[in-house]
Amino acid sequence: MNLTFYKYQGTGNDFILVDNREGAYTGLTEAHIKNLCDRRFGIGADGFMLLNEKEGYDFEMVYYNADGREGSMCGNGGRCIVQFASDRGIKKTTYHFIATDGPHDATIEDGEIALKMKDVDGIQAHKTDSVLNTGSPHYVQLDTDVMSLDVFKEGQKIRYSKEFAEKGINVNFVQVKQPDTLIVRTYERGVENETFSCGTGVTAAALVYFHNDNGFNSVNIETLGGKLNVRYSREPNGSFNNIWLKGPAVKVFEGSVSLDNND
Ligand SMILES: N[C@@H](CCC[C@H](N)C(=O)O)C(=O)O
Repeated sequence: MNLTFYKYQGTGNDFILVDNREGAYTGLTEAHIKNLCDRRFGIGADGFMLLNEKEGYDFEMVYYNADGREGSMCGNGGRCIVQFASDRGIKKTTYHFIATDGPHDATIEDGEIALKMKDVDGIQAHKTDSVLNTGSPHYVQLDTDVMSLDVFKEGQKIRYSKEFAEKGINVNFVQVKQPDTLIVRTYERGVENETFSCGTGVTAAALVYFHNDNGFNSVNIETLGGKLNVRYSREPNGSFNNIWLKGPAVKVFEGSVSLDNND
């Protein structure tokens, strides 16, 4: 059997996308997806997504990490699948789709994708660091010079620490570059390595490290793969809503691959 795929990237976080509206690829296994994401033996990607038909929504996003297992929400993946939906002929002013963490809205503005993230109840303190869920679980640590950090080594230490080893966590290292600009590097669970960018991770970093007390916030984020913006409102009770992640989502190439040697 052949799989028709489309490769996209959002600030260097790269994904294999498949149009599964007719259900042809519903039977893919964990081994198939892991092999397709392998950078030496497959197409190569940080994650894999199915675009499914779903009643009441423009589509359903099903996200898998590069290890072949179904993941939690992926912010850059969400932005890429909206661009993919548009490229596949699903044209909307506002997209309304369902993902593992619930419904999302998205718009295409000035060639970039703005994706509404789920509301966040609050931030838990963890020693001097922070833990929160922006659709995926994130650990956020402040550093003075993130570019000189060994993100693989330091991220892995936290991700496999006693407290987080079982369920896993994504680990973000954050530097405040300017009052409204952060630099973020992320070790991703399920990829088990640093990725060039993580959408739910930069969202977590923005909520933790930038608060404008007039309620509305807009934070610029620099990642290894490019620039993102996060805007949101913070409520007096410490919760966050109206969270929007915005940035580029670009098609890289498309192709067809045999699954016969891949299971
Ligand atoms: N790259 C993602 C995060 C993907 C989810 C994650 N690795 C997990 O399942 O924990 C993003 O852009 O948010």
